Amino acid sequence: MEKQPRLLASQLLLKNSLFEVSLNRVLLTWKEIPTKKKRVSGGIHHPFKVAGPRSATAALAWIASLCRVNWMAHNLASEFFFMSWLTFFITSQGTSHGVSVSEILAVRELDVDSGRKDDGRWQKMPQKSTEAYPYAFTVSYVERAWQHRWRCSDVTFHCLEGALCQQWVQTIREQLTALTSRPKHLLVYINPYGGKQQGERIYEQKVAPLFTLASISTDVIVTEHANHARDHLRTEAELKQYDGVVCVGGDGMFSEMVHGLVSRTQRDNGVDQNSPEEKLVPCTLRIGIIPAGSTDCICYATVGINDPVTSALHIIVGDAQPMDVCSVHHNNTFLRYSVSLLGYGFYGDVLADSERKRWMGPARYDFSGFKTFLTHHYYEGTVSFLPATDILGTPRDKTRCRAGCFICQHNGQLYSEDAPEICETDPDVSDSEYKGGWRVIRGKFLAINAASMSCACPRSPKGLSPAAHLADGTTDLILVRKCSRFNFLRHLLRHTSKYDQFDMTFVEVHRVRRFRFTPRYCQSDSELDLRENGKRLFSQICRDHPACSCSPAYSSWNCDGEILPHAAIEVGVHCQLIKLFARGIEEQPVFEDLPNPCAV
Ligand SMILES: Nc1ncnc2c1ncn2[C@@H]1O[C@H](COP(=O)(O)OP(=O)(O)OP(=O)(O)O)[C@@H](O)[C@H]1O
Ligand SMILES: CCCCCCCCCCCCC/C=C/[C@@H](O)[C@H](CO)NC(=O)CCCCC
Ligand SMILES: [Ca+2]
Repeated sequence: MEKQPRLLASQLLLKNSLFEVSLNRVLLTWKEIPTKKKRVSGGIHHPFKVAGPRSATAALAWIASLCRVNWMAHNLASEFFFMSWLTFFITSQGTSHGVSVSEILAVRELDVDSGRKDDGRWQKMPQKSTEAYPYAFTVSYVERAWQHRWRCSDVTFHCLEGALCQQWVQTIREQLTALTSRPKHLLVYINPYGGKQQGERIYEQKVAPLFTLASISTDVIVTEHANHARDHLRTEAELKQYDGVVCVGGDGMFSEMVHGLVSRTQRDNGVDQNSPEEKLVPCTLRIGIIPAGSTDCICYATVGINDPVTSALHIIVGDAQPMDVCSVHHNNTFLRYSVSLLGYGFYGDVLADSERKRWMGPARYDFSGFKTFLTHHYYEGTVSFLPATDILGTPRDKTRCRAGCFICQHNGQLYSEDAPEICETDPDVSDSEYKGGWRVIRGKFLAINAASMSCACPRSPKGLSPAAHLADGTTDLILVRKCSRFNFLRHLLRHTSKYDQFDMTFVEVHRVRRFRFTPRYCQSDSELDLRENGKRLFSQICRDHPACSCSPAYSSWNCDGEILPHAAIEVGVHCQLIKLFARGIEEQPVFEDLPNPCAV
């Protein structure tokens, strides 16, 4: 490989040791220059970082957390694995450190005489360095912490001469300016009532200081009512002046951003959203999410954790993650967009019940989940779907959608080339048929779920469909047929363990491009409007169920946490319609892949 041109290389002082520091087009590296009288602070030569105010504590805390997890595991095999990995990690690391230029957040000169940084923050200066190396600059950069968290770390280099110090600062600033994907001006919407109602505090204390550090200017709107952000984006916002829009809230706030931005883009391009077959125009502005909601599943599945600082740093470095969006129609009328879960039956009923208990905060989902599980309602209807047979990947794959996902790239390419659909033949299922490439399945279902992405969240770290992809142009249609309460519980619990929730006789999963659902008791002429006429048709059902352990005729659709007004819907996936300030979940070293001995 061709060697990168060296832009700068100097011997600079760092924590009272001399380091060879160099910067090229992609990397800032620093490596300790061995001396006879090498100073090892506190007797511990910790391998995780050579400098920075929080490094030693962070390293110790990290080891402690590993030990705690290890202790909890009670598993000799994994313990041995942990310890060998830890030993390897400790012994294999030297004192050199590298930071990708794309993950440098800011650089600033340090006023050594006054001990004050030029951003007004105070810092204790080591006596030796101020005397011998009187000029200094601080580089802030992304450091990876536990479980996909990112943190802002600082390293301060001291120089002999002021000119050299300025040269370093200027060169790094030039490098950062050349990174065109980074946002400079953002429009931020804060929902003060999402999740635990901490949105404003989270933004002011954790996010705004990072945006200031990275010289990002913002216009901030604290929403005053539901759909405030959606309507502002759709009609009023002067989007040309922004490099992205950011929401502080949960999945509901993110959904508002998607609706505002997608509708605005279609309107500006003369696309009719009411036509289910219409190809939608992708949005150019990226969306950032600072998690402050109850489920935060979009954040969790695109970043790997629902952590405000991590999300802010992904925005600052200008990450871009494309995402599929499903459009939901009823009788050629547009209803809503969905990016995560479209759920009828169990998840629809959980949501409908939990909406009446918003005052409980995030705990409402646990309460309503338990209650809905006990009611054990099933629903009859017909599901028709167009299988995605021309693509890479299946819902039963062991591979996961991760940063730089090849399957998303490959299938996204296929979609943009408008590849013809290839249909399967010869179904071997008694209650299903094929019609022009569409498969039709009739039955009694406890749940019908369409997961356009994994839907991983703190409640279910692997998600509803662990192998689903963020940007492959498909959704995973999961059909859970009527079964005993015990079996349904086993299925639900498998969402929280390593076991396969699809490996059960009453569950099937299909990767699809489009699907339709018609409830059995659907009135074809005047389709029942659930919002206006929320009554369930118990009487009709009772005629079919003489024993009368009644299920209502209709459930509702949970569309990313919003209830849809119709039960009969048609859904189409729009490949990579939006982009997020994220990069997908990054692969982590070893310990994430260890078997979890606590799994059910
Ligand atoms: N100022 C406001 N007052 C009342 N409701 C609002 C306001 N701003 C936004 N909303 C609505 O609040 C709903 C819930 O918000 P949000 O998604 O932020 O939190 P959540 O529901 O607790 O989290 P999650 O969606 O992750 O479960 C959204 O659907 C949004 O439309
Ligand atoms: C009895 C034991 C039960 C254990 C079951 C665990 C299964 C958890 C799966 C969680 C799936 C979350 C899917 C995400 C959906 C979001 O678009 C939506 C908006 O935030 N959240 C909900 O509807 C909130 C839905 C919350 C459901 C619990
Ligand atoms: Ca998808």
